[in-house]
Amino acid sequence: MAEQRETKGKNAWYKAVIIITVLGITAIVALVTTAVLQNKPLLQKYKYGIVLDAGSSHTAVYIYEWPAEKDNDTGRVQQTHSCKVQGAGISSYSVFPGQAGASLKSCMKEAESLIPLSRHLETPLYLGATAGMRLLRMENQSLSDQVLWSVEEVLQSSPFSYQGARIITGQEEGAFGWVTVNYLSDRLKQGSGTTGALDLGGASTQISFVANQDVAEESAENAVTFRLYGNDYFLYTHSFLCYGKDQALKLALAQQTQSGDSSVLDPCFHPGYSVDRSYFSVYSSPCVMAGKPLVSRDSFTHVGAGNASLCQEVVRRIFNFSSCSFSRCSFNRVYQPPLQGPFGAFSAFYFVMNFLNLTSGSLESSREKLERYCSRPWTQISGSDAGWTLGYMLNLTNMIPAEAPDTPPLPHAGYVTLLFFISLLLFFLLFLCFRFLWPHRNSQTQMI
Ligand SMILES: Nc1nc2c(ncn2[C@@H]2O[C@H](COP(=O)(O)OP(=O)(O)OP(=O)(O)O)[C@@H](O)[C@H]2O)c(=O)[nH]1
Ligand SMILES: [Ca+2]
Repeated sequence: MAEQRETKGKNAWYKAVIIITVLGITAIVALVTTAVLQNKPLLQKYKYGIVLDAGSSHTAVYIYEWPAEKDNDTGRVQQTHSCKVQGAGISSYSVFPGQAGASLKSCMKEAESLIPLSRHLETPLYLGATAGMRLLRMENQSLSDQVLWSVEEVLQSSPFSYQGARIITGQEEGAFGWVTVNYLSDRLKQGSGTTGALDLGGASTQISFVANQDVAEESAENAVTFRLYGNDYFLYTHSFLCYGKDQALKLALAQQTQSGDSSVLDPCFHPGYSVDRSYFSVYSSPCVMAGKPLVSRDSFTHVGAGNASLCQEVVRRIFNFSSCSFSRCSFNRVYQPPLQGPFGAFSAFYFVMNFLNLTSGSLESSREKLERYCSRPWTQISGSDAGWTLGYMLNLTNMIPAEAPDTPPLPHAGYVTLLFFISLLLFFLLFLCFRFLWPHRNSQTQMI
């Protein structure tokens, strides 16, 4: 009888333990599931921005996206697509300014198809024109206005939120290139060392780096200040108009054709290269100050000699190092403080070095490879994207806050992990309770 009572009591206790354990586990699972679901980011929605980089050599359309709920916060802006506009830069449409806008249509259609319809109306659209248009404006303001009106007409007729088309200043181009490079390498939020930016375009080149504050005292036009994520940055920036790759080539060619000979042996072109060029193609550029040589001929034969060191000398001659009215200069009487930190080089610096497989290795080994490459005959040469646009858009959309945003003490994953381990600990404690209370309870039952 006593044995039967004892067995009944034990069974009841087993059932109670099982029910409590199941309930406990269910509660913990429910707790963790609720925490995960509650804190799980909802289905990600994105916002978009479009920037057209109307460069001297070509126009590119860049589409950027960022998580919709993270505007002006920590949301990372990413380039999702780029479209290269067919043909040359918009400044080349000076003869038929009305056609400049038409050239953008196919890339704009592509943007329409890539950005969700529901976001079209709110997507900001900017166009920034650089050195090619600066040169056209210097030559003929009316033609440059007509080109801008033409692109404006097409952009206004797009479904996006058109914010304007303008010729940005060299200072903006340099400074926003710096913002882009440092944003992409995540150096702004960390507030650690930054990297300088070197941009070799077709008609201008930019250099920007953090310098100390006396830049503003010595040459205010080269000084830019930013407050980003709570850090102040004092930048030196300069844009050298006419020192982009294409215009620099014209400067070098103008220098070599001053004698008026019927052919020019150019060390900067491969041996075997031979092309007839018109003087107009070289001397019509506003960058070329020297007049066309006094000869009756309209053209000359451009012949390659393929000699890297002689080419260096030719190129050196387009830079004027002779005088400086500041404490120090780079070239052409332009102030430049001492260089600081590492540099990120993009645009043609990258295109050329990448084409030559020289993006890794020392400067010395690159020099050797360049010398070998330049001396190769023309017949053996076979044919082969960071810029200012992201920084420009980040600035215009206020995407980088001046102050660092407040962040929750724990990231989402950390929060869930913590919750999980606390639950596990609770479960373990519960287990210990049963493990040690059970024999005690059992003996009590036996005594009854
Ligand atoms: N090899 C190579 N060269 C390129 C490429 N894209 C552009 N270039 C050339 O590199 C030079 C600089 O190009 P970009 O940086 O696009 O110049 P841009 O923006 O048109 O000119 P700017 O208005 O002066 O900034 C020009 O001579 C271009 O013809 C490319 O993908 N590969
Ligand atoms: Ca450019």
